[in-house]
Amino acid sequence: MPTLKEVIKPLIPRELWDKVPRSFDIIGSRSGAVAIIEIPPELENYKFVIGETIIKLNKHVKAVLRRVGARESEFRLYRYEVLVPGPTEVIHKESNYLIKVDPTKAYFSPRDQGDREDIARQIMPGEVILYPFAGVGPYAVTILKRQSLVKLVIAIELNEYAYYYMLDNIKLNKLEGKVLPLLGDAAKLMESFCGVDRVILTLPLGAHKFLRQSLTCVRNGGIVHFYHLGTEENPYGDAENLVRNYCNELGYECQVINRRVVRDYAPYVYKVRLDIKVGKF
Ligand SMILES: C[S@@+](CC[C@H](N)C(=O)[O-])C[C@H]1O[C@@H](n2cnc3c(N)ncnc32)[C@H](O)[C@@H]1O
Repeated sequence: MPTLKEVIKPLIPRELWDKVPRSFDIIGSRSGAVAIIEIPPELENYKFVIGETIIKLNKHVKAVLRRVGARESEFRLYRYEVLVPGPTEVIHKESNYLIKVDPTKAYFSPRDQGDREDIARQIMPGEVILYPFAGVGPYAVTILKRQSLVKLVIAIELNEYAYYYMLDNIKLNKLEGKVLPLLGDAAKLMESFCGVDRVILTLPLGAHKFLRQSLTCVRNGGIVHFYHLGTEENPYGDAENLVRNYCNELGYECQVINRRVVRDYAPYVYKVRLDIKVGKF
């Protein structure tokens, strides 16, 4: 299949060719998809041509959105400019599971798939997992589709739209009884579930505010997956300092058993993950 760049070249001036984005996200499946693209200001006059070209390139794409600015608010949503109008609620197919979402209303990124699967590979039978920033529930779904012997995933979400999509995703993937979905603020709800085997803190911009509580909440020998932002020169430095400081303060023996650059977050900034084994003696 030709790339966007190849198809768009004859339609725009030569000096703008290198401004055409190399890639864009597609969320959805054969039943309908939405394409999400970042377009630089130099291509302002060609944005609708780009939108129409994406539709021609991928017959499943029914709507094209242009990302405007960075993710905003506690719900971590982008603002979008509509380039090609169409339905934005889609069912995204990944591996052996389905994720229903409207990306204009709830966070979801297909770029997190590798990280979700990496976490899922670590899960042991019988685990109870606390998942405080659950969004539409993709980590819970990925984990349970890989490790069906998990006892329970407690999934907390603040955004009502995301919460209701999570309920749909539990049904779509036949995971009833394996997820306890809760609508509300993790800051208030987390403490009711202390003693869990694992905490997954998928909020890179704010997880540090919940790190102390997570370290306290996980059982002796349990794991906290801590997401944070890091620079190109020292991706894990800030995250490791936070972990060290809290563990010292709490008197815990914390061991970072895994470090991972999950993906780019902004120019020269990465979303990183530390897997921390928490010893309480
Ligand atoms: C970066 S998204 C990750 C969502 C999901 N884990 C995923 O990977 O698709 C963070 C999510 O946390 C939710 N959130 C933010 N603050 C929260 C809070 N205090 N309590 C519960 N959920 C919160 C947001 O609405 C958003 O859906």
